[in-house]
Amino acid sequence: MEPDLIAGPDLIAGPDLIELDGVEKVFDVRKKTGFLRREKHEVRAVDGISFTVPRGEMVGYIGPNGAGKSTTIKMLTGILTPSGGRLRVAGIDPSRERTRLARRIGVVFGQRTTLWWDLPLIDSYRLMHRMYRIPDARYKENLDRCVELLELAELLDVPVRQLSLGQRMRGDIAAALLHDPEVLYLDEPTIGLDVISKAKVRGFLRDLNAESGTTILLTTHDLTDIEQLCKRVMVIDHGRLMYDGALAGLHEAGESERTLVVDLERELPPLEVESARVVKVEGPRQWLAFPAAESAAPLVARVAERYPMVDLSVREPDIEAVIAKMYADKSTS
Ligand SMILES: Nc1ncnc2c1ncn2[C@@H]1O[C@H](COP(=O)(O)OP(=O)(O)OP(=O)(O)O)[C@@H](O)[C@H]1O
Repeated sequence: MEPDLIAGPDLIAGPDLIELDGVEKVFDVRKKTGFLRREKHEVRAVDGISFTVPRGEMVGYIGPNGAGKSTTIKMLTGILTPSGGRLRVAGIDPSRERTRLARRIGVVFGQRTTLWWDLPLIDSYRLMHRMYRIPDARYKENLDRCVELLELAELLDVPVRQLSLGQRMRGDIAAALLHDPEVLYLDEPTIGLDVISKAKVRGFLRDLNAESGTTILLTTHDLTDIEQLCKRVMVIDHGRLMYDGALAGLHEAGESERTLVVDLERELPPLEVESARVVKVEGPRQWLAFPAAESAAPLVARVAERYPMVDLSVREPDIEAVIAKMYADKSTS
């Protein structure tokens, strides 16, 4: 796909905290091609990406599996060195000055914990206090705030391995914030969480960004995360930036649909409602697809007016579907 889907976001003005200019990461891998034969070939995990993130912005960084998201984040933390291009975070070249950068960034990986598995939560925080040489007063202030807002008081003496996934995630987010980072990278922070835990994590991140002005780069497969948190979203696929702009624009580019799932009092023929179409019927439950860029409220009102409805929910399109649609539309245009 040509990069013409990239609409400059320009949503919040301010000095850029993250800067990427033509960044590349190429891995040399050896593939087995015969009994004893292995051929060397290149994987271009990140293939010339350029973008900037101003201080204080919260940006979604999304894409299908293997798109290059984690590789980008690893370069932004200094774990990986780019093969080409220029990259700066808070003016620092991450791979050259990883330790200096570590004091200014926080990282949360949904699939892994940075906490000590066998230690009570509070012991991990004490270790971080010393590792990052956080001044005592600041450590206490940040810890108290995180404990209160992330509801950790009851959990501080519990070994990490005994925490539920949602509790562990809140514990990890607090750990990433004890040293007051200016930038927070979150890699799938809501993966595997139940609805209530997701809401807690999202609420906390929204407040953190609004009140402390922490710049946040968020990768996720859950479009609701983006919808509730980010004004701007970047889509990466095959190591390239495919889209950079507002979420509504992404839905338009992919012409994606959301689904209203309606539970009726009884089985009925497919409902007839303006600007939605029934895509599935199962007993008294019906699925109505409607354009993702539109609000669900008028549709819900129309259904409720005409039909005996007992419950409803709205399902977001998944990211893979939106991106697949972007490709399909592009190749047929
Ligand atoms: N260390 C490595 N050596 C070789 N190839 C790698 C390495 N790390 C990543 N890759 C390859 O680079 C590409 C991008 O991987 P990356 O993990 O960045 O994708 P991702 O967008 O984070 O995917 P996911 O959503 O599945 O986590 C993939 O093809 C992957 O197999």
